[in-house]
Amino acid sequence: MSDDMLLHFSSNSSNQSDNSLPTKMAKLEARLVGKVSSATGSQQPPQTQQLQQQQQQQPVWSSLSSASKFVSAEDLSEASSSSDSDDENGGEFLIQANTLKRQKIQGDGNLPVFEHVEAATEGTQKIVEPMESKASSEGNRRKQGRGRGHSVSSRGRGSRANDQTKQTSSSTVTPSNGQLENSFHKDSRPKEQFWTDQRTSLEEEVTSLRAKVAALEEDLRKCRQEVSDYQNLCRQLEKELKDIKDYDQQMKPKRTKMISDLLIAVSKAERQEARMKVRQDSLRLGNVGVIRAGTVISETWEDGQALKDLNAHLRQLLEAKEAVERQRKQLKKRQSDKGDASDAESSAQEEDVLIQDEIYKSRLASIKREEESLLRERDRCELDKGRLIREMKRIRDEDGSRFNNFQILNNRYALLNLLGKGGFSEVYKGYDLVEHRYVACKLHGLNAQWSEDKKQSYIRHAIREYNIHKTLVHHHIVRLWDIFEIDQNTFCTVLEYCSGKDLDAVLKATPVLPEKEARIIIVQIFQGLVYLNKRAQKIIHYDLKPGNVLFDELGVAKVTDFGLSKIVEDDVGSQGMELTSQGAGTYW
Ligand SMILES: Nc1ncnc2c1ncn2[C@@H]1O[C@H](COP(=O)(O)OP(=O)(O)OP(=O)(O)O)[C@@H](O)[C@H]1O
Repeated sequence: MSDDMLLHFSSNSSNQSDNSLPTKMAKLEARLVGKVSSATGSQQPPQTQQLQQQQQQQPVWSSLSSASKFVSAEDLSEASSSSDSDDENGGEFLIQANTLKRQKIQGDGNLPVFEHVEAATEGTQKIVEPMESKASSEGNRRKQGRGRGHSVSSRGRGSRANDQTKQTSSSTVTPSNGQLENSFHKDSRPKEQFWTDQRTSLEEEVTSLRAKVAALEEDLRKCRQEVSDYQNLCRQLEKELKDIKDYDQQMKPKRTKMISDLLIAVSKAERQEARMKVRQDSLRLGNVGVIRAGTVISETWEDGQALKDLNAHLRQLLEAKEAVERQRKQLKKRQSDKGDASDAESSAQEEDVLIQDEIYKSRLASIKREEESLLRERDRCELDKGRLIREMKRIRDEDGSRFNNFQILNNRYALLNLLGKGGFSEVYKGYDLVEHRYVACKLHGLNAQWSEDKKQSYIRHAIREYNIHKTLVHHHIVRLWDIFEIDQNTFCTVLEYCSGKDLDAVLKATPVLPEKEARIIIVQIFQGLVYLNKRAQKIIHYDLKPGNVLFDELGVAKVTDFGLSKIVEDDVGSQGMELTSQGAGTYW
């Protein structure tokens, strides 16, 4: 054993604090001797065996060292786990080698493991030099080289590879010194090659990583650029939005003015059209005339030309009918007067009478048909006359109203045309300039002549109506949107606008409503009433009548006018409520 080798051993031994090391060494040597002798046979002299024993110890170390060198270089952390697996499978022989390796790593700290390996390799070279000429072991060396290379390269792959390494290591015990030396020479070249390859691949990897980093940096730069572009765009859009909002704010009064001007223009046109239609219809259907009787001037209705003509035509038909009836009577009388005539004469006369009678009958039937048609026409005219009278009243009320000059109430509601006038209120069609929808503005006017008590009572009623009505949200109940004061004697409630007629007008226009239509109207009203009675605070309407059922543009029926309604108190019990309020409901 060379000095280096001894030194190496001693250094290894000194690193070990384990006192049982000499015993282990002895065991190891004994094992090696056993293995070598079994491999080389028992013919060799004990000296040669000893020499071989000494020489064979070195390759095992160097082999293990080279393995540990590779493992250390590859991954130091993995070395400990590899050693563990060696411990499990390799017994004491391998434990020794790995313990050394581990201690070397721990003891040397940053000191490269290669030094240890090189020292071991040098020692081996010195030992194996005289044995070099053994040509017969060439094949084995190759195998060894491959085996080692394999075990080295697969070291990092797991414990199975370690097992292989151990097997290879065990097999390397048997070859001669020349084989070992050659194997080391052979080993060092692939290692260099390996390291060169490793380095090249690492360099390539570094280069590719650098390229990736550069690409990522470029991406980042682009992203930053994009972010800043977007931020700029955002700022620009925010500015634009602000400008638009400012402009919108600036334009709002102008826009409101423009909308209300347009609405006023349309309403004015509608007013004109309504008045023109009234004039035309009144020519046809009639007008209100003034009759002076002494000092008393009273208003009376004068039928229009169409009604006059119809009535005249009906009178004519009546006269014609009477004339025919008279002729018929005379015919029958003549026939009874000529009762003593001969048979032949009498039969001819009878036949004439019968024919004449048939003519009269047929004339009467045609008069009746004509009369019926004229009567239907007159009914239609009467309906139109009723509408005309209502429209005339509305126009008169509109003309007499102090709200007929297209005011904008509460800076929001543009008053348009009068829809109708109730007992104490005027209802105007309006336009909500904020929500942009048509509404009905009900203007409650307190009579200036009323006593203070009466005014207060009226206001209480109106406020109660508002408080009840504002909580009602149902498809068949007219919505109440708003309430506000106009002046000391007037306030306004803003209601959902119903563009259709009220049920009263419908029933007047169609005296015999088809059952199907009547049923669907009733169903809708009942749905509204059921809603009023299913709430926590039940409500009695108290003024349900056709005039308080309105239709929207789609024909949906809605209950309105909660001015007389009452909330059913909880403590009423089964007795019901007494109708105490004076004038509750509508008299008729
Ligand atoms: N929400 C509405 N939408 C459309 N028209 C309405 C609306 N509310 C009321 N009207 C119309 O306005 C007119 C007057 O209604 P208002 O409720 O003031 O009077 P009324 O019910 O006839 O009388 P009173 O309230 O004294 O019983 C009616 O012809 C009605 O058709």
